[in-house]
Amino acid sequence: MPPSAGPPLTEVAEDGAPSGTSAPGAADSDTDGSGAVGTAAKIRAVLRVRDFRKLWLSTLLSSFGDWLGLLAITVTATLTFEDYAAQNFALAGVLLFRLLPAIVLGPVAGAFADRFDRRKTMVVTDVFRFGLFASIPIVDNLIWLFIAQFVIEAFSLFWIPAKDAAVPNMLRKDQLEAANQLSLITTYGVTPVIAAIVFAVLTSVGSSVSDVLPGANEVDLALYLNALTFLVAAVVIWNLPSISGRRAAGAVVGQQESFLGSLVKGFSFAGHTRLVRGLVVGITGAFVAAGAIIATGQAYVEVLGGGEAAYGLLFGAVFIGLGLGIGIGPSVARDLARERIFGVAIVGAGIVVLLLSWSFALWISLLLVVFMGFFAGMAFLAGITLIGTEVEDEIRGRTFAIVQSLVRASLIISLALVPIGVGLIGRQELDLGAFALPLSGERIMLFAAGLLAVGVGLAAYRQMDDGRPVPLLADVVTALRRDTTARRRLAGGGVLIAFEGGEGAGKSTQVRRLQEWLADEGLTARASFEPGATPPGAGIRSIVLDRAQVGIAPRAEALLYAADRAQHVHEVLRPALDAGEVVITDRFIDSSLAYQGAGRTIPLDDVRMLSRWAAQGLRPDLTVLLDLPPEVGLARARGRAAADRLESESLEFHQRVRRTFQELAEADPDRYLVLDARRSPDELAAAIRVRVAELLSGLPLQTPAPPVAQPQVAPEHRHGGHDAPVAHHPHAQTGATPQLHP
Ligand SMILES: Nc1ncnc2c1ncn2[C@@H]1O[C@H](COP(=O)(O)OP(=O)(O)O)[C@@H](O)[C@H]1O
Ligand SMILES: Cc1cn([C@H]2C[C@H](O)[C@@H](COP(=O)(O)OP(=O)(O)O)O2)c(=O)[nH]c1=O
Repeated sequence: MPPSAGPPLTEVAEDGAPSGTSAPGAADSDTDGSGAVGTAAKIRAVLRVRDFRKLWLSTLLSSFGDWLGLLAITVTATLTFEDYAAQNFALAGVLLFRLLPAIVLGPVAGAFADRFDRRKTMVVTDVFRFGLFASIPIVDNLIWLFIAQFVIEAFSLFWIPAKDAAVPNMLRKDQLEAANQLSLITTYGVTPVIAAIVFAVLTSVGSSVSDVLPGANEVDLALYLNALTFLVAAVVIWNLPSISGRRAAGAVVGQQESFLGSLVKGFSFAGHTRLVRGLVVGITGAFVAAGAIIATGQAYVEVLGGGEAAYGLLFGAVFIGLGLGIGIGPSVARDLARERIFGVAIVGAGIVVLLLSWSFALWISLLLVVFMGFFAGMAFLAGITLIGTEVEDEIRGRTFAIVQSLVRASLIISLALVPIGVGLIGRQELDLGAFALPLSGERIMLFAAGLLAVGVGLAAYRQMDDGRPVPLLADVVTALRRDTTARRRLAGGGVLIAFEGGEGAGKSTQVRRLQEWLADEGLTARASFEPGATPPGAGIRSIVLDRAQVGIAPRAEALLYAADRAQHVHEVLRPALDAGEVVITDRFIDSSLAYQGAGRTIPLDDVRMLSRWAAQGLRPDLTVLLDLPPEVGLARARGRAAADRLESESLEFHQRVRRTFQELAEADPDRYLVLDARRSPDELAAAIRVRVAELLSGLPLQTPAPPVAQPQVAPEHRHGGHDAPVAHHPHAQTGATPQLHP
């Protein structure tokens, strides 16, 4: 299948769900969550992509095989020896041989994944791994076991970056996080458990295995099963041409470059790209810390007074934390950019480890360990998702490879060095008079690991946070409070003010006056309106207001207004807000709630959902409600022009409309300014200025460059004219709001 037939590689749909990679606040999302798509739904959507689903199933299978194989191999290695020390040595040997190849071969494997057809790379390595796993029980020799392990791992090193780099080509950018969640949970949460259960079953039926397979025991069977999973994966992947991605279309990258050259380029890219440098620093440090935690675990539990069972609990707690971090982390921090989540989560994990090193009760430690896992899971997910979304296909394999090598190298180093440190420090107590502070080696090593994590987290944060204007603390706090309005302002976005009210309430009069005042005060203020402010909207306006249109169904009417709003937000409001302007709109969502909801009696929730979707979740920072008895307003409007389709509705209809506007304002007093529209235009304008001055004080908003005047919106918009599409002022700049004079 050519790549063009695959899923679109283009950017995210405009459903207002933040992709996480955009600047904070760039997309206002619903504060009540009704606009958010649940993790489960996102994962289901990812699984509907056929090629990804097949790849995932085959990875699931290989991962299961891998865990089963690891269990079987560790058992084989230990069963070979009677002596406890030798058993441990054999076990350490197996693990060492698993991790070692990465240091040498990792980066080479990445260059390979970027240069050669990824599908063929994966199929070939799978076939080799099939043969090697099958050879272990056949050769039945510990030396061969080590060698086979080493070579298998070497092949895996080629397989992993090829797969990691291929996945982003199968999915849309906004789907990658869900795909990573799924893969991580499958590989580290689901398959090890299934493998352990299957292995237990195999062991318990051990004796009957030799009846079926003469000369084989349960360990052999596990290894054969494992081998088979790789063969199946090879077949599945062979039939997934989309893995080759752009290479299949003939665009082979870097063919003229030498292999060594592309290897060097990989390192230089990692060293010179701030994002990747930050990721590398963060991931390396975090895994050194993780190694220290694994290495001190047993001794730590001992000083806490726990035994094997407590160690098991602690281990389980890490996995629970990791699972939570990967599963719900992104929705907890969904408004925060991934570049920030990564560093912040590592710092968070580090702080938890610092606390952990001084904890003296097992239950406290268990709780802390869950938190540690949570932060670690969040950081890991953010890190690999960032590589997928931000690193170009051409160099992605090498980036993943460098990261995987560093992960393994840092684990090995700290697993080797930390126990030495623990031994050297030993167990001491610092006498502080009132009490004795236990200064055992493992606590100090843990403390050092925590400090390291905090340090690398900060370093990674500083590397990756280049040029973000929003202060971190405000970013985190508003993200957790889901305060989208505050977030838009933090990100230097503009301010949206809506005017609502019945017919003839004086909205257009006040919109115009407010805009003129803001412009006089030196701000870029744009006035707009609904329905009809865009070219497509003008067409919609002529339909909805045309008295000759007698048969428009309420739902059709609701959809027409929503369509107008969607275009308005997309074409006018959003760009102007992103440019830091003050935007005033004559009517917005509340009009739909009042007219189509209460007026036409469509359930309010339906109208709200529709409108919010159309508006990408955008909400006004302030809504000015000009409240007026409908008979007064209708009389005023009639003095202006012939009644349109809605104006000619019954008085009762307009009374329901008014009541709904009032109720909406009462439900959220902070966001509304309700004024009696029977007051004089001057009085109203003054009251509005006071409130707006309050709203704008201290915000960074756009000010126009002095010589050129800001294009003004014709006040006669409703009688045919419409707003020009947003044309950004060439010399406009963003600065602190000047002192306003209401
Ligand atoms: N505060 C006010 N008191 C009396 N008449 C007003 C007031 N504000 C506006 N008007 C008049 O009422 C009519 C409708 O005003 P307009 O601003 O077009 O209202 P809307 O945009 O809400 O339909 C106009 O003729 C306008 O001059
Ligand atoms: C924006 C919007 C307007 N309307 C109605 C209200 C008005 O009667 C009409 C807009 O007409 P318009 O002449 O622009 O309004 P005004 O009353 O301010 O002079 O459309 C809705 O029914 N739903 C909506 O979502």
